[in-house]
Amino acid sequence: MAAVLEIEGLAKTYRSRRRGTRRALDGFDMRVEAGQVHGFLGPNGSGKTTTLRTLLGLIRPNGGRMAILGQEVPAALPTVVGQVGAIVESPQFFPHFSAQDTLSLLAGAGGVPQQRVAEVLELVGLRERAKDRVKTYSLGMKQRLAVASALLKEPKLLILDEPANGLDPGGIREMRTLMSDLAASGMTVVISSHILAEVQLICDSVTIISLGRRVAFGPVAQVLAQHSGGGLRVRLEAVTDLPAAADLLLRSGARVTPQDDHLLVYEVDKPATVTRTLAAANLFVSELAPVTVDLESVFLQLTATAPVPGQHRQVDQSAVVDGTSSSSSDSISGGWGV
Ligand SMILES: Nc1ncnc2c1ncn2[C@@H]1O[C@H](COP(=O)(O)OP(=O)(O)OP(=O)(O)O)[C@@H](O)[C@H]1O
Repeated sequence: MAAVLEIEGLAKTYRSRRRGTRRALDGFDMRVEAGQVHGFLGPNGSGKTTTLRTLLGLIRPNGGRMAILGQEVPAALPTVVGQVGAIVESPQFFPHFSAQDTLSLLAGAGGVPQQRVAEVLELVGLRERAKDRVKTYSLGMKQRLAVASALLKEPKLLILDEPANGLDPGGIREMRTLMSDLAASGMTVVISSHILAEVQLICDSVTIISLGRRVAFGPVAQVLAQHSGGGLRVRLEAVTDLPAAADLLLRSGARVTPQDDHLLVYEVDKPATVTRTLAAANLFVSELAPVTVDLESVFLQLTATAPVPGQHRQVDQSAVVDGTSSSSSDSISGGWGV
């Protein structure tokens, strides 16, 4: 399949008098295929915004290459920019303008035909409120107006930094439906997000970034399968048989983690081996299922940002280049926040 977005070995080091020299991107790779909704995930300060801003020509990288729709950027940005819609920072709208006025103004400035305004209002579900002032809109409606502004040019690639940030569950659901509709219409959508359950629901594929490097990528199901450890959850007809079963499985070479009412069994060649081994000792299995993981646990595992009780997080994953300390190891010590 053709890649709509390709990044290889992207490097970016920021130099500032106050914070010194910090490496935000350290040979980062990313690939997004056409027609996908792609989740771009990483803890605070891991380099997501830097990546997206670099891609859009707003930041100059120190190394690596990038291509959008098969064209090398930033060199070809003037050619491809018309096919990319992006919201990388929360856009500010005039509160006294309506959505209709706002989009008309933007369409005029961008050389987009005015009839497109009605189309995008319909697409994002703002048609009925199009003539009301933006200041009367909910946060979700403002987000949808932002998406509408990015859709004016009929982009092939839509890049959204944290589109669901601050939305309530209803707003998140509306945004989810909108993303699926856009992908169904053939658009490729890249979403950076902290709402992992949401990403798991709407994204076809993901890239996880940590410390400025890619730590996982691929279809969501594949990333989950790769990190499930191939474990099996084993229940027996009689809970009292669990210790004997654990002992048998251990002796057959499996790794076993006993739980209250079941066993987690790893490193077995196939599930049938468990059933057979236990049945031979008159121990009968009532449930045998693969251990499933969710995107949140994979994320916490890969980015080492799981919460530590009693500690507040100050996560900033960029590494100090010339010093001996790294803010990542100093400060990754708590739950991930938005
Ligand atoms: N203009 C800048 N000057 C100096 N350092 C910067 C600048 N912009 C970003 N950084 C640093 O680069 C690192 C990566 O930041 P970036 O904003 O790309 O992360 P992020 O993954 O988008 O984080 P978040 O989820 O918190 O938005 C951070 O350490 C950040 O402080």
